[in-house]
Formats: sequence, C-alpha cells, structure tokens
Amino acid sequence: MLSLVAAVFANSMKRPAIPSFPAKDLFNSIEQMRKMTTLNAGQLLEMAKSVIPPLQYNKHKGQAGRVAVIGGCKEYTGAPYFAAISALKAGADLSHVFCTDEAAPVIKSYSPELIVHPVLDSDHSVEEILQWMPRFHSLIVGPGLGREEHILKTASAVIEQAKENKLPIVIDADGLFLVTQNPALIKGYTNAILTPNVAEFGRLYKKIFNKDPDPEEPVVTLKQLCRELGHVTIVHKGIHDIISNGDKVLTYSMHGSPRRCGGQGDLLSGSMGLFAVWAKWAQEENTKEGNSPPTYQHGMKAAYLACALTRECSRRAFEINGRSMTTTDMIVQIHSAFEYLFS
Ligand SMILES: NC(=O)C1=CN([C@@H]2O[C@H](COP(=O)(O)OP(=O)(O)OC[C@H]3O[C@@H](n4cnc5c(N)ncnc54)[C@H](OP(=O)(O)O)[C@@H]3O)[C@@H](O)[C@H]2O)[C@@H](O)CC1
Ligand SMILES: Nc1ncnc2c1ncn2[C@@H]1O[C@H](COP(=O)(O)OP(=O)(O)OP(=O)(O)O)[C@@H](O)[C@H]1O
Repeated sequence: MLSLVAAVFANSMKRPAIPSFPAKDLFNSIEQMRKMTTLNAGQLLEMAKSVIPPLQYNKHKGQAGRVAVIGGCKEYTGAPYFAAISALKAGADLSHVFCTDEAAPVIKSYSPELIVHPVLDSDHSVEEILQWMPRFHSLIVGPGLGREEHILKTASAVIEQAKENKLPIVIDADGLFLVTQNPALIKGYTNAILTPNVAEFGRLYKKIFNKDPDPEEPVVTLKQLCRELGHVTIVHKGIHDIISNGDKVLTYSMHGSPRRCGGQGDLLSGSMGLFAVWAKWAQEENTKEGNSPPTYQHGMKAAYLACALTRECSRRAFEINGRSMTTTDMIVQIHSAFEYLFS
C-alpha cells in the first residue's frame, strides 16, 4: 500500500498529470470538462503567465503591486492574515489589512510584514480607509470581515470608492454575504472577481434567480449568474474551479488535495488580488500597443493564475504534511509552486 502511495506521488511530480485524488466529478467525464475550453491546460497557463511582470532591479517599492485586504474582526484573524500574506508571498510589494481594533494586534503578531490598520470599527472608518485608497492597486474584500451591520456598511462605501478608482476588487467570504444582500453593489463592474464556494454560490444564485442552482449544470448556472450581474468574473470553487465572465469559461482541475482545512480560499483570494493588478496592467499595455483584444479578459486570467497557484500549493503541502496539512503549510509552498507553474 505504502509503495502504491509513493508511486502515485512520484508520478504526480512528473506532471502535467491527472489530479491525485479524483472525487465525484461535477462533470460526467474529463472529456466533457476539456470541451469547455478551446485551449489545453499548458496553453492556458502560458497565456495566463504572460501577465506576470519580470523581476527587475530598476523598479521601486510598490511597482509590483500594493494590495489591501478589508477584513479581520474579533472572531476571524486568520483569514485576513492568510489573504494578505499570500498576496505578499506571491510577489506584491506592500500588503495592507484594514481590520477592527481588537483584531489588529493579533494580526500584527502573526507577521511584521503586513501593514495593519485598526480602523474597521472606528467612527470614521470610511474616511480612514479612503485616505489610503489612492495608494492601492487592488482590494480583497471579505476574508474574516464578519457580518456586523456597521462594518458591512463601511465595506460597501469602500467598494463604491474602489469602483470610482477602477480598482480590481476580489470579493470573498463575508464580502459575498454583503453582495448577496445587495447585488447592485457590484452589478456591471467588470473589474470585480467573486470567489464563492459551493454554499456561497448557491446563496447568491438563489437571491438573484429565486431558486437553487441546478447542480447538474454548473457551467450553465455560473454563466447565468455572471450575465445577470453584468459580466463580473466569478470563480465557482470546488473539485473543479470554474471561472467565467458570462461569455467565456475556464476550468482548473489539476491537483489540489483531499484536505479541506479552512483558509485555502483566503490564499486564493489574496493571491488573486495581486494577479488581478498584474493582469489589468498587462491588458492596459496591450491596448496601448494597439494589439487586438485578448481572448480572455484580465479578470479571468488573474483567476486562473490564482486557482493554479492555490491548488499546486495544496498538492505540495499535502505531500509533506498529509492529514496534518493546514493553510500555513500551503503558504510555505507559494514560492516553489509559483516557480514550478510560472517560470
Ligand atoms: N482561520 C480563520 O480565521 C478563517 C476564517 N474564515 C472566515 O470565516 C468567516 C465565515 O466563513 P465560512 O465560510 O465559514 O461561513 P459560511 O459562508 O457561513 O459557511 C459556512 C456554512 O457553509 C457551508 N459550507 C461551507 N463550505 C461549503 C462547501 N464547500 N460545500 C457545501 N457547504 C459548504 C457549511 O455547511 P455545513 O458543513 O455546516 O453543513 C456552513 O453551514 C469568513 O469571514 C471567512 O473568511 C475562513 O476563511 C476560514 C479560516
Ligand atoms: N473538493 C475539492 N478538491 C480539490 N480542491 C478543492 C476542492 N474544494 C475546494 N478546493 C480548492 O480549495 C480552494 C478553496 O476552496 P474552498 O471551497 O475551500 O473555499 P472556502 O470555503 O471559501 O475557503 P475558506 O476556508 O478560506 O473560507 C480552491 O482553490 C479550490 O480549488
């Protein structure tokens, strides 16, 4: 048995290969899944990684990206930390967290590398955050945000300003709760990427269509939701990560692990916040050079990169830690997973 497991792991190191632990498929067959995209996984990765800026000595601090996580409250300090540190480890220069007063010393104690603002529950929370806004290239709204009304109100105001500033916004966790309460907040904003898990997707779909999504038709329901929300990008996370903006669809199903410890979605949304910046910059450059529009819009490329990175981190961390794997173990793998996938 042991040698069989070793053989599976050894084989998975050669790659590209099939997922190590296939579970019940959302699709009837891998062929059905492949048909949804015209390019193979290798070509897609090549396309997605073309947005990654080269490391250069002549760049100054900030030019690789400044991101901000809006989240962190009394109960949840891990989630905003995971998101913010993942953006930093994936290559951001500066990573900020806007959290409640109580959460701030805890998050600071995890990492001296994060810039932590204890303002989310202050009387002037919106002003405090907005004065920083011109510094940011993207926002990740929701990890550990909690659901208190006044904090959600602040998050709404911050999202409104980010839209004015045309920033990419990744909306996750309690940010999705907020959007489910008020879909108009992001409707039609094509720089938004939503990252629902199965439960969050179901809640948002039900709010919009007044019925549950058909689990047999994940792609159809995803495209419907994207369109109804005005072509925002949505990453439907699960056994297969399915990404759409209502027109195009991408899937990422490689690897990952059978561990479902909390916080993996935070690594995903944090790294996606950074990749969204890079992909937007690459698209702006492309337009400036007068090239034809890319096949996949920048939000979809960012989502694809983050799904690939998260699942590769998960695979590597699981190989080392098995059942003991936690999100912290995945974060340790960001560098090697990044090099392996994108170099
Ligand atoms: N260390 C930390 O600080 C972490 C903090 N975190 C933070 O916690 C906050 C709340 O987020 P959340 O996701 O736990 O809350 P919520 O949306 O109510 O989901 C719970 C309900 O959904 C269900 N369910 C969940 N997944 C499902 C699935 N795939 N498929 C099907 N069902 C699924 C599940 O159902 P059950 O298993 O109970 O039947 C349960 O009822 C948020 O701020 C987040 O960022 C996390 O990031 C983790 C690390
Ligand atoms: N069954 C699965 N098999 C393989 N990978 C999965 C599976 N379910 C989720 N994932 C991966 O785990 C990552 C996080 O997805 P998940 O559904 O756990 O999000 P989440 O519940 O929002 O996470 P969090 O615990 O951070 O709130 C995604 O990148 C997804 O690809």
